[in-house]
Amino acid sequence: TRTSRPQRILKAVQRKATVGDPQSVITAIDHFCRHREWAMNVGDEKGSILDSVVNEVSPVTVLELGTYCGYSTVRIARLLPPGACVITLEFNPDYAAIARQVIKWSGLEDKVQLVEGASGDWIPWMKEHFGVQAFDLVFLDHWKERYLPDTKLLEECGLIQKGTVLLADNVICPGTPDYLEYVRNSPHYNSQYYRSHLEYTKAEDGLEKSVFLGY
Ligand SMILES: Cn1cnc(CNC(=O)c2cc(-c3ccc(F)cc3)cc(O)c2O)c1
Ligand SMILES: [Mg+2]
Repeated sequence: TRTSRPQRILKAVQRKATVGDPQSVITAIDHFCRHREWAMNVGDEKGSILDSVVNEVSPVTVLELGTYCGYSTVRIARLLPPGACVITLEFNPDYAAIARQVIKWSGLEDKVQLVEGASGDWIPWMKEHFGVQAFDLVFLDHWKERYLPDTKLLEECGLIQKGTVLLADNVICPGTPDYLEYVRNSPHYNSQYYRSHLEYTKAEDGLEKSVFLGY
């Protein structure tokens, strides 16, 4: 097919959503992915759980690992008060290009810093480059085998401090067994599983919320 799936998702947003209205962007993507083509957005069911965690944490600085088309970036940014922001890392330049346009359509570009590159390369530079002390919330939704190494890297870089909340997507499907084992067995995290379903399907999936307790 000539266009890519992310390009078709952007087209659905441009056709169905209202500029400056983040909820209409979310609704347009969910409708397209439920009725036209499945895509790996966190989706509406797990997205509601994400919303509740964002509202509970009321974060000032959020790190999102894995932007894809910007669906969860918009979900998070729409709930942030003035002065708060989400830094979102995306490795794939084609995804990043689409996400920028989706985020712009939602009118939330002032609350979002989209960074193109590998999480492992960028995390060590977060403090220096973005003036970040520590993250209040980290949403992990990138390559599943990077969840654990990047969590350890965030710890080593002092970007996770007492009270930081990690929220991980896909802990069942595709699954992140080594990450789950780590946060559930570590005395430094208080972990809980939010059972849900793989976006737009009946398959089981869920989010793992882990609060860092300090050293
Ligand atoms: C290529 N790539 C760039 N970023 C990523 C990171 N995301 C995922 O891999 C991802 C995958 C799935 C999924 C795929 C196939 C399937 F059968 C079931 C689930 C769902 C998600 O919510 C995800 O976040 C992958
Ligand atoms: Mg996911």
